Amino acid sequence: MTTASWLKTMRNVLDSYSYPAVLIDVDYNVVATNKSYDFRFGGLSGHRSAKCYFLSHGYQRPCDLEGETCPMQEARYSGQRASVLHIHNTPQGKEHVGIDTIPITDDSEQTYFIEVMKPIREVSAEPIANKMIGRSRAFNELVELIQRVGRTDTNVLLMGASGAGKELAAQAIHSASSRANMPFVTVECSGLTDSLFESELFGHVRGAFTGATHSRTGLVQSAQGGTLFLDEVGDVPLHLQVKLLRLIETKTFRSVGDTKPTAADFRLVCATHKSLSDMVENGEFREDLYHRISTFPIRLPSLTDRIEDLPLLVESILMRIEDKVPLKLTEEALELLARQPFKGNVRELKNILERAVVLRNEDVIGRDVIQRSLDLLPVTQAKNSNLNSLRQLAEQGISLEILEQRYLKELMSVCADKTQAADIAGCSLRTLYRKLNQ
Ligand SMILES: Nc1ncnc2c1ncn2[C@@H]1O[C@H](COP(=O)(O)OP(=O)(O)OP(=O)(O)O)[C@@H](O)[C@H]1O
Repeated sequence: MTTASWLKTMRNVLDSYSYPAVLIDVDYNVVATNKSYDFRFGGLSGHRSAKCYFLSHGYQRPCDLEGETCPMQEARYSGQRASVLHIHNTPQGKEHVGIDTIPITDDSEQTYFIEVMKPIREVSAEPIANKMIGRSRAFNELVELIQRVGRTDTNVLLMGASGAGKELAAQAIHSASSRANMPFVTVECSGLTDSLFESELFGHVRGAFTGATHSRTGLVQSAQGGTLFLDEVGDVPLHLQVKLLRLIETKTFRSVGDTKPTAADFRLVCATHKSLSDMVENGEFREDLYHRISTFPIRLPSLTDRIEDLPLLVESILMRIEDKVPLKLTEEALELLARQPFKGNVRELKNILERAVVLRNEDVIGRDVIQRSLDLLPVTQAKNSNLNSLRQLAEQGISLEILEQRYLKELMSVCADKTQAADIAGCSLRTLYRKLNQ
């Protein structure tokens, strides 16, 4: 077969893909494109170079020299399909793309690569309101995991600090799954009391109890065919965890007052800001339930772990808050923001910006406005963070009594004179002896 006729055949192969697809040679040249690519990107004409790295990223040299994984090199050396996630330049701006690269050889044993580019719609690399936003490496790694696990029905456990985007990630997993057109149902586990647990989750039939004049559909039934998202699963009381385990293991449930079990069909995604493995060690979380729900654990990066995304997040949050006037932050304002510890992650960033929008006089928000917005917070924030550290001490079993014992132990190790020690501790010698005897 001549090269020309081989390329013609390859164009037909490329056209069988509904996503944009190209054929690349070992020197990174794009030698053929499919109809979908031409429609989206306007073909190859008009470009200074037909090198894949230039077309997709605007780079002057291959992706691996720019710190990214090159799927073509991976496929070349393994001789197998390589899948990576990249951010490509498109006519719509920067876009997350799942790339599949498949090596093939022609009659003369020359190797080429089919590269299929599947746009990832669940997230955005541009400032778009109501999307999961990011471009950083940590964010892209998260997106890749979401895409991979989204294609399966595996149970996912999302771990990460408050406000890091666990609920958004759960929604993205749902959207990337074959259940995307079915319901996504959130169960807030924090507030679930004994009496609420069964009726909220499993519903009840008419006449199940006094006042049950109508039957009520539970959240598990509402999620039928879709995704059940258990938010703050670590807050489910120990004695209720067995009911959750039964639901997950048997995939059946019984509405309150019903005699027959109902089959449940849902994909399970759980989220927690707590360390469930520590809770298992402390006997606060069932080990069997932990293993059931954590088949595929994903840790969400905190905002400080992906601080490169700050300008993009700021832009998209400002668009969300005020869509009529384009608002911007000065460089100094951004620098000030970038230095914040962001314990509350993206939610905290949203609050800071929301206050700044109220405080601003100009459409370009300066450092002083951001500083005022931050200054409005310290009292409550400090109180909360102190309260949280005290709660953590209590969770570790460190009580006032234990702290006092530690204090006295430390005091006695550095001061043998009891009168002087009582003076330092601010109590009488008698009280000191009494406490030491205790
Ligand atoms: N990557 C992101 N892009 C845009 N907005 C985000 C992103 N991550 C989080 N947010 C926003 O931050 C807020 C908190 O996100 P979300 O509720 O998903 O966090 P969470 O980890 O579930 O928090 P919590 O543990 O407190 O429930 C939401 O308003 C969400 O829209």
